[in-house]
Amino acid sequence: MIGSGRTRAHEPVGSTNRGRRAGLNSGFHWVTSDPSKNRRRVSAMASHKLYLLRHGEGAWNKENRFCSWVDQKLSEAGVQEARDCGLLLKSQGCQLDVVYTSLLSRSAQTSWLVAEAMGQEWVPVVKSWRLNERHYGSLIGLNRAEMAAVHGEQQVKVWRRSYDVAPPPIEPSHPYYAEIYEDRRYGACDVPAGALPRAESLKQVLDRLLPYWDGVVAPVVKSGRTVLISAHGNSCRALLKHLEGISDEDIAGVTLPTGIPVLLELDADLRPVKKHQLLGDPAKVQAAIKKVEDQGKALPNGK
Ligand SMILES: O=C(OP(=O)(O)O)[C@H](O)COP(=O)(O)O
Repeated sequence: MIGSGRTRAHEPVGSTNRGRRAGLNSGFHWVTSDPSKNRRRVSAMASHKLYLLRHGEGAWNKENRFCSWVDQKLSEAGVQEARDCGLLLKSQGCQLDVVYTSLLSRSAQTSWLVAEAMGQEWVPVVKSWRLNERHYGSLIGLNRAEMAAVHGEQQVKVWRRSYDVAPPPIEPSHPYYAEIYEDRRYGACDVPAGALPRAESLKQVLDRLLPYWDGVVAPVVKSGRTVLISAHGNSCRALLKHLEGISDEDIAGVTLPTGIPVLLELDADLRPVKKHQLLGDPAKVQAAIKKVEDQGKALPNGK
């Protein structure tokens, strides 16, 4: 009973301070002193499964360059990561209904390889620019370690992981400007090409992603269908921040490696019933996280 002083028996399952701050607590259920009741409540609450996936390693992930809106294919290792992800999801009995992906080849290619490895190639794949990677502005194409050597690791960390700082915008003189904005794929978006971003903070990614989540994806998840979002490190981080109510400060510490699926279990109102899980061998997952974090370290050869 709330207020009875038996606080340990009434801790909200899966709640965190972050969730409390964001008002998510109302979506969590209360643990009673009868464990069998708790088990029943947990399974009743976790009615929806959502999988988020950062595509397999791309050619520029391998070269430690900010890739962002430049269209790069998967590396050989990235192809294997995507296949392994599909096999892992299959081994867990995952049955997909819809896959959402960005307009960038590396995330679309990943979605195909995952579906193929699962034997679920028939599953519809729906694309939107709103799931594209964060627009890294003038940093696109540059090597993170070289940038850290020139501007300092702290500045690179601010560019990569702060919530509301955008890098300098891409200018028409940038070597990849024409390649991005003259591409036919961006002529058929739900905003005119001139309104597409020139640089984005993580907050701006969330701002452009939310209408798509609220209007397109969330109703499908709510209807009980299993959704995979095959997207990018920062578009997935932005959505995770929104769904879990992660604070502006704490999101800096959330790293998503390539090819590792993230499982979110949500209640009927799409509130998380427990913290997200990165699936797979924990040691492998930790090593992959460290690799992404180390990309911003200043190494003389930029590797
Ligand atoms: O293209 C990118 O992400 P992606 O590999 O998930 O598509 C970004 O360059 C990721 O860079 P970050 O990890 O420094 O935010």
